[in-house]
Amino acid sequence: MGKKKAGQSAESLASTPIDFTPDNVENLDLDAAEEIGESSENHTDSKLETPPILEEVGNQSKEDDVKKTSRRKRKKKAIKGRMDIIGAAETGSGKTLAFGIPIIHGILLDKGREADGNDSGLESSDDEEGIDEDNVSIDEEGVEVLDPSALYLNGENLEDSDEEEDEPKELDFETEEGIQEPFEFPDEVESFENDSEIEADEGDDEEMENQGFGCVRVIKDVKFDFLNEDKIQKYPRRKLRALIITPTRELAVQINSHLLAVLVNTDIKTAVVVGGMSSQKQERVLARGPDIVIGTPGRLWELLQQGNHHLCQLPYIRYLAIDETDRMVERGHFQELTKLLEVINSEESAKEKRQTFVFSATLTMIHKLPKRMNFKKKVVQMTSEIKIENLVRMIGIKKNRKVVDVTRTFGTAESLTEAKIFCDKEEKDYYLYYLLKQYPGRTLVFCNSIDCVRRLNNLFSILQCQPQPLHASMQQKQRLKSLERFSSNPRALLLATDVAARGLDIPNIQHVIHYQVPRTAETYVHRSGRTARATQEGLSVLFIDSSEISKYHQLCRTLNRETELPPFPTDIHIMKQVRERVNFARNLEKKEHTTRKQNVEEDWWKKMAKESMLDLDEEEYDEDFDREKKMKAARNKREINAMRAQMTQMLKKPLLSSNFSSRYPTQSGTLVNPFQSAQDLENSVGSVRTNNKAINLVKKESKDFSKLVKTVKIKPPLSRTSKKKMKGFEKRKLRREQEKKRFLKEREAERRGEM
Ligand SMILES: Nc1ncnc2c1ncn2[C@@H]1O[C@H](COP(=O)(O)OP(=O)(O)OP(=O)(O)O)[C@@H](O)[C@H]1O
Repeated sequence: MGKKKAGQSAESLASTPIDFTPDNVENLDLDAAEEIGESSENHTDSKLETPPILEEVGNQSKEDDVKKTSRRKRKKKAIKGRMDIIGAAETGSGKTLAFGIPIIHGILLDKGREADGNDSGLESSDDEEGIDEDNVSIDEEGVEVLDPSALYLNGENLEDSDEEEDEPKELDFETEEGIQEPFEFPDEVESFENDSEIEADEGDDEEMENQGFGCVRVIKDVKFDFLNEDKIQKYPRRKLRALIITPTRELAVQINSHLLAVLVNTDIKTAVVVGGMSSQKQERVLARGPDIVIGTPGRLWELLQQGNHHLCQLPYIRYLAIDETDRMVERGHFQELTKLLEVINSEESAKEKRQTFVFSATLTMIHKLPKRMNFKKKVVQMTSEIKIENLVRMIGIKKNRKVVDVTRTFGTAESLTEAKIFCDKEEKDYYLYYLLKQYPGRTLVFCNSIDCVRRLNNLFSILQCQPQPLHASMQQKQRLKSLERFSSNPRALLLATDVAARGLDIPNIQHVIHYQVPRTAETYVHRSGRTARATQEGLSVLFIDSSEISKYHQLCRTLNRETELPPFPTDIHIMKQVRERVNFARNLEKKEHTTRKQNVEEDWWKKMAKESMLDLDEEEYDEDFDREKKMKAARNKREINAMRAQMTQMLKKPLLSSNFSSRYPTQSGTLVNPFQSAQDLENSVGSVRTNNKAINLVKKESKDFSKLVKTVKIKPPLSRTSKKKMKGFEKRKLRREQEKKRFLKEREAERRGEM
């Protein structure tokens, strides 16, 4: 279940799989929070390390303050200063709690004030009393640790109320009536669809990346029908205090799960509002007045449009968090977010009191212009500062804000080991199978399209790798089921599109494989970030074919990589067997696919004829033809069965021949022995950090690779050829040819290195 037991520490939180079972998600409601609150007895055992980004937020202050103020004081300022926070930190570094804890803390303070009949909602950033000194301790490593019990609803912790402003007129929540009329978006608000200038072309990534994002436009003083003061005053509901918006449904479910673990012993209630699940049920949950709503833009907007009473309080929320913000505000995505933000920002006075958190691992990542664009005056290079300024404008972030960027130059997580495999397009299946067999462990494979996921799913099912698919065309219940199966098996394989690239926190994913070079560097960072989370190590392998080379080089440029990713070493002795198996599986898959297609077509004709009440023409009915067809179908079936049996026999043989010897240390260790039992693997995942031979292997090989690369001299002949005054397209063609040559040379060099 998504519920966490009382007293659960962040560490156990990190290693506890989130329950993605559809039943659990269906039942995600306020009872969960209540139950946890009631059942917890030993919560004081909890020890929560401050997430690094939260600590950084604390360390951010005016330069003068840095000298004058003690670390603790500065931290307290930032935690409770109620500044808007724009945060960038590497994947898996705990950003969820970095906004979750301040929100929960703030809500508890607000509730305390309200109970005292005093509700300004504003704290002074100079105020030092928000977190009780007693609740902040110093751990063995000298790190300040915030005792979660400081967050529990208890009188002592909620006493501080150093208001700066008088509370504007509060809404009356006493009446029992609600709003019934469906909401219609007013004409004066420009909808995204009407703006041809900002229509995005999915394929035009480069332009999009260079210009940043721009779907969100804040229009001041817009009046919304459903926000009519009279109507709002009829609310019988509890206050909606915080909204957390995420780009995917799974992420919303996960954030709810993380928050519930911290909400032990509080009376704070949460609700998840996402598409693909019963909206009636979500309305029922909202009717109970949760304090925090976590949702995806589409369903939130849908319910708001229908005049949902609880969501109608959106302009008055005190806390707004937008996770994966750079993705959310990208052009062409989440038009509903624009509309939601217009609603949320429609009350100026409430907006001033709101605290907004925008977080992402790639928030400050920028794309360097291609060299050929550098000389064009009209083209302006995007910088992190411009990107943040855009965000501020789009989301309506206050002047009182902090920008916290603790990302690395490379953008990826520090504990991540990266490698690449150059190969032909057709060879990718071989390498994928090779990696799965040689390095068993929880593996997540990313593809650029749903078709690719489907194809691999069929192929790797035949190869008995038990893959789980995950893509946007699946039903939500199936998606959650796939995630649940993946999370519960330490050797599982998940084949996913980028729907799983951001935010998902599945414990102990050991390998991430990019079957295709992702479209943007951001996607690469987020995909890779599904492994190497919360101080664990992980491996990311990027498959590159010749058509993807320029995309790969662009990726390296954006990630500030001066040297290329090291190659992942493969064993050619095993590759021979791998090819045999995969080729056989491909043939089988092709045969099955053709048969399936024929059956579907035939069924379709029969169905159409039946629906149209048409009888098949007796004269046209050819008995011989029909018999032949039946015989062919039976033959196909027999052949398929025979091939399946042959495949099973083939797969029974161990992949490693008895006389196999390799100069790579691939014969022992956690990720190496393909015949290690699942239980052993499960026991050893905790010690992956030191035992991960796949990672050690890459690290060792990368040193050799650096030397190797130096020996391959590639001189750009541009200076020589430029005498001829080449045109732009000629230069590009030449560059492509050079890249291809270089690619082939490197591959050759890699192969030589393996012999
Ligand atoms: N203070 C902490 N101490 C130990 N573990 C933590 C702490 N905070 C968070 N974690 C754990 O770290 C893992 C990653 O956290 P989280 O999902 O919030 O990362 P993130 O920064 O949001 O990653 P992403 O950028 O991929 O969304 C989670 O399993 C979480 O339980």
